[in-house]
Amino acid sequence: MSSTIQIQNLGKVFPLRGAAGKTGATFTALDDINLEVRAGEFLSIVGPSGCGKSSLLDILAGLVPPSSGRVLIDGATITGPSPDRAVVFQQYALLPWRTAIKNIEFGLEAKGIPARERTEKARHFLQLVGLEGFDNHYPHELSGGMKQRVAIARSLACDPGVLLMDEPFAALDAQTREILQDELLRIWETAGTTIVFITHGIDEAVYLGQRVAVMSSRPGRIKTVVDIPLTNRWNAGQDTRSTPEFTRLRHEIWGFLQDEYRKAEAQERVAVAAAHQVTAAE
Ligand SMILES: Nc1ncnc2c1ncn2[C@@H]1O[C@H](COP(=O)(O)OP(=O)(O)OP(=O)(O)O)[C@@H](O)[C@H]1O
Repeated sequence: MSSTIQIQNLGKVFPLRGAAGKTGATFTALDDINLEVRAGEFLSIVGPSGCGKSSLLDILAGLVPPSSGRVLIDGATITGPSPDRAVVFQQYALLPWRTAIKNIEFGLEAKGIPARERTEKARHFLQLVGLEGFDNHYPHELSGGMKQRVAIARSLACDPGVLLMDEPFAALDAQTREILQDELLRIWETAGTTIVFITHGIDEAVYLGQRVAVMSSRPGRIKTVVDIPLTNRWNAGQDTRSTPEFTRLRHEIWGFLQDEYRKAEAQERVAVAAAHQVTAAE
């Protein structure tokens, strides 16, 4: 299953509180975001720290309401979370008392799928993420990469139209990360789900995305969207990251981002100084 996403004039404003809990002021995290994601597309979103990437993903997941604008999935405005939009976070969020297979079955239980069908489905997805034979392992018996594979399998087992991923590989070592990037592309090609993938890493964004949306520093806006015409990344038997095309795309996105990194750093310095002033005044 794969769904379209339309993000229209989206904004998010948070209340701002002083050190002593004083209220009144607000803080604009996202401003006038407009973006369309095609059914079955893999879209990466990259931006400086604090630009609102996670806030945007939380809104797409329906976990947080927007302050203005709207998000439509297959033409219908979202009003809250739904099993049609699965989320994979940086932290694996597995249930420690359940085995790998039982973790994958969790969402299927909530959907009321009969036990036998559930187990068959869970086993299929365990195999899809390369963990055949690990059915009865508990999370503490799995490496970080394996846990994230289980989390991805659990998300996909419910056949979501959209898979939302918030820096899912950030906690993994570089080598495991590259292996899982290839695995994710293979899984995406098999499952055909629309994927929105948030990352800090330009290389990761370019390697995975068919397009990369670059966000500006605070307030978060879509600065530009770059097409990534790389093909056969994971099965070409070549080191895609070393090709001139990859280097060119990486450099193009870096060019868009470097000003934003500088702005984000300056904003952080101002925010820290302001917080010190508030604390001193109180
Ligand atoms: N619930 C909240 N209340 C107040 N401010 C918030 C809240 N959630 C996020 N923010 C602020 O909104 C801004 C955007 O945060 P967000 O986590 O979305 O950014 P990000 O781009 O994902 O950051 P990072 O890359 O560092 O994870 C930040 O300045 C953050 O402090």
